[in-house]
Amino acid sequence: MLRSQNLYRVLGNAENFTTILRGVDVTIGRREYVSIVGASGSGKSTLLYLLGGLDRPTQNDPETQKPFDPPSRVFIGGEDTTGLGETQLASLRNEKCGFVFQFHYLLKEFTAAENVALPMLKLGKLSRRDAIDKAVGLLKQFGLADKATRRANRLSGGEQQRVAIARALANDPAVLLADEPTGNLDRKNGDRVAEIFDELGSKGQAIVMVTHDTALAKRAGRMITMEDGRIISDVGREGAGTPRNE
Ligand SMILES: Nc1ncnc2c1ncn2[C@@H]1O[C@H](COP(=O)(O)OP(=O)(O)OP(=O)(O)O)[C@@H](O)[C@H]1O
Repeated sequence: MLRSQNLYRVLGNAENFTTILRGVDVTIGRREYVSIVGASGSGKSTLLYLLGGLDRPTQNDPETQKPFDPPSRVFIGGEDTTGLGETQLASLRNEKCGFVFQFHYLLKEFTAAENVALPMLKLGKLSRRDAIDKAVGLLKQFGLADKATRRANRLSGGEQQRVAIARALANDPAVLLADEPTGNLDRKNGDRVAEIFDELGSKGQAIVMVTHDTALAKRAGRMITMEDGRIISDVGREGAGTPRNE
């Protein structure tokens, strides 16, 4: 579903640069629940954003000014994102990926259902009424049926994060990408979010989740550990040793 090839992310210029990712090769299968752990600054979020098309790989080695060999690339749903323009990349991303961040970024003046319906309306495949109906269904799934018409700024932090998860799932993404989804929640609300991820994972929703929480990370079927811009361990990979399903 997602794949990186010799993935590099370098910040700065030829004289003064910082290498954040150093040739990461990773494939995420279409039904895998994967967690990414590692020390702060090891490159976890950068990898997540690149895999989800929110950022772009660095093409040239800053030392030689020549392309990395093999080329530094990301494939989303089998499609090479290298040559895509911003609009094309955004539409591929909107179609295939749903994002959950540590902070929910809901529109606070909108209701829970409106927040969840927005990505559907943006994609333009559903009428407003159908989008709201689908949004209410998603909210129900996460125990928020009675909160659908409440404004986002009148929900608790845990409820807001569950609305954000519903929003991320609004367009039935092939993969859900989450960056510290429980990072801003207390234990009880964090557990609730973890249970939602477990349930989604067990239904075959592909998930890639960055977390500092080892207990949460261990709930995923596969755990990737990063250090200094590289993957240093990858445990529980689907079909290890056999050709993988992208
Ligand atoms: N836009 C940026 N400008 C400068 N440095 C950056 C930028 N983005 C990331 N970095 C640096 O790159 C390194 C990797 O960042 P990244 O956020 O991917 O790490 P992380 O493993 O997710 O860390 P954390 O667990 O603290 O969120 C860090 O040292 C960070 O300071």
